[in-house]
Amino acid sequence: MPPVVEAAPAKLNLALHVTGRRADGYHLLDSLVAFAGVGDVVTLEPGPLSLRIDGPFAAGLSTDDNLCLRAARLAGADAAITLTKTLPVASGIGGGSADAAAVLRGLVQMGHALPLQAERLGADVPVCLASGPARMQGVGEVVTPLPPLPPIPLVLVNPGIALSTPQVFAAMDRRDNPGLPAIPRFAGLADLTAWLAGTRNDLEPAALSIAPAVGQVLDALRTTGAAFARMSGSGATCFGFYDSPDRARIAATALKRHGWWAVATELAPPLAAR
Ligand SMILES: C[C@@](CO)(OP(=O)(O)O)[C@H](O)COP(=O)(O)OP(=O)(O)OC[C@H]1O[C@@H](n2ccc(N)nc2=O)[C@H](O)[C@@H]1O
Ligand SMILES: Nc1ncnc2c1ncn2[C@@H]1O[C@H](COP(=O)(O)OP(=O)(O)O)[C@@H](O)[C@H]1O
Repeated sequence: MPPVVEAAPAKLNLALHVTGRRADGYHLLDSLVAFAGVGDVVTLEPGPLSLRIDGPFAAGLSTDDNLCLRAARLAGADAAITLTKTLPVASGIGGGSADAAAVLRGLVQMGHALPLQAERLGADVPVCLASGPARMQGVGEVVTPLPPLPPIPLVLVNPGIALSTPQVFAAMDRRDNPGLPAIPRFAGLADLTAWLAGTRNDLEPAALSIAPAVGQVLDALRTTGAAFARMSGSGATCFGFYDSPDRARIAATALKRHGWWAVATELAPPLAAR
């Protein structure tokens, strides 16, 4: 059987409203989620359960306690897994959840059943399973697919600071914010940007209080001509939208001069449509 190769695209919370908190401490979310044209890659081959990690962000990631292995164990499946880690770790773009979801999709291709309760692996795993535009609610388990988004050029930037998701949630002032306005069908950059202007990432002020460098990243994105810039998830990765792929590429080159991880890409169609 040839290796099964699965993309694990970066998740972007284009808008992220925190609307409450459950008795168990998990937060209620209302988020417009999209995926980017960059991500990690997971390769599965038949064999006993094992994990090898390569790629630019492999260092520091455990090959014992890894979401890829937890995903395979939850599915009750064996496979020799290779993870090519292209996305920065603990950075608000769902790296670990995207990897876990890619392992589950790969195992389905190898004939295994998708486990019930995939959300036990992480709140972002349900939305990463489909890896297409969606409204994410509840604590992450309520996923409503949305029509494809336009292929808007964008840049992802991370200042090299790993932010702990629980620490960012704990630093929030208000947890009872209103939900998202109705989500229309978007035709292009102008109407998506206009809609986003009426939304927030409620975790951004909390992340800024822990890592002021997030503010420098957002300022730098705007200085390079981003039509819209915001932090994704619990940070510290931020995204900026540009009106052409060339502008996005030029901006990414300039942002790298700060010593930051920066990559030019675009909003991607759902995995199934690629
Ligand atoms: C904040 C979000 C937004 O999409 O993204 P990231 O910043 O992680 O990318 C996600 O909700 C994160 O999802 P994920 O990273 O899978 O979280 P989990 O491992 O399930 O949870 C890590 C910790 O975050 C907190 N947490 C997570 C989800 C949620 N709805 N409420 C929470 O309070 C809890 O303290 C939990 O122990
Ligand atoms: N395959 C994986 N990729 C990234 N992080 C992982 C993975 N498996 C376990 N982790 C752990 O999960 C934590 C959250 O990482 P990640 O999912 O990248 O964060 P975020 O969702 O904020 O982008 C990290 O501290 C890391 O040690």
